[in-house]
Amino acid sequence: MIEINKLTKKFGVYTAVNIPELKIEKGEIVGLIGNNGAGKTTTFRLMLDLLEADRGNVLMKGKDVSKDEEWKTYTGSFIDSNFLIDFFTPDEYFGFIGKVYKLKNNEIKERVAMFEKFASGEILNQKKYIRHFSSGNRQKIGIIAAMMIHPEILILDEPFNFLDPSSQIEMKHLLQSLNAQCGTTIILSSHNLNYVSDVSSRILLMERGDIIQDVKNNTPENIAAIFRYFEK
Ligand SMILES: Nc1ncnc2c1ncn2[C@@H]1O[C@H](COP(=O)(O)OP(=O)(O)OP(=O)(O)O)[C@@H](O)[C@H]1O
Repeated sequence: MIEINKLTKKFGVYTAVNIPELKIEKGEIVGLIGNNGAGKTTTFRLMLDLLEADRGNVLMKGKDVSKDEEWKTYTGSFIDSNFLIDFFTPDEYFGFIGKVYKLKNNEIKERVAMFEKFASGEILNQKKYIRHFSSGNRQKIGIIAAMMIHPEILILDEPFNFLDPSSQIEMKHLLQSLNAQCGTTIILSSHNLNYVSDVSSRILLMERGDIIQDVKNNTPENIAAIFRYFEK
């Protein structure tokens, strides 16, 4: 589904990302972890053609994201609040996104309604502009917009950040059900190792731009090794 080849991105002399090869299969839930500055967000920005690579490329369904537009039709993403449109109310924003992805009005309503618990009474049917929402709720608005299109690929940068514990648990359930119902390939970054290990089928550990561990989340030993890395 996603293939990375010889991808490098430098800022000055500092190499922020250096991934010789990576393949992500359809339906995987990949947790990207690593300490501050490890290169997670830069990797996502390269995957979404928000940054130009110095070398190498990212392919989605075999096509280079920097040369072909098709990936945009089936990829949902939320990196930061720059993705939002501040002069809309959340409902106007979801309506706008739904139209871009050619959803009918009733489909938009039905899909947004699935996020009622996650929105905890603070986002839907509010006559308030996105710019006036708290960081946590802005993040939720971006995540709902990315997920409501039922993307084939979903990329979320630190989706558990800013969320209260109930919303973090609901976030986990939403990711699992999108993956189960739509077969969505999900890549998310997080500093919360417990949520990452709960939700991911595979974990990638980054350090100074390199992926230094790539493990299947199918044995307690694999997860224990990841936790040990952060204890040092
Ligand atoms: N636009 C930029 N200009 C210069 N350096 C940058 C830029 N963007 C990122 N970097 C540097 O690249 C490195 C990787 O940053 P990145 O944001 O990808 O890390 P991260 O793993 O997402 O970190 P965090 O967990 O703190 O969000 C860091 O050293 C960062 O300072």
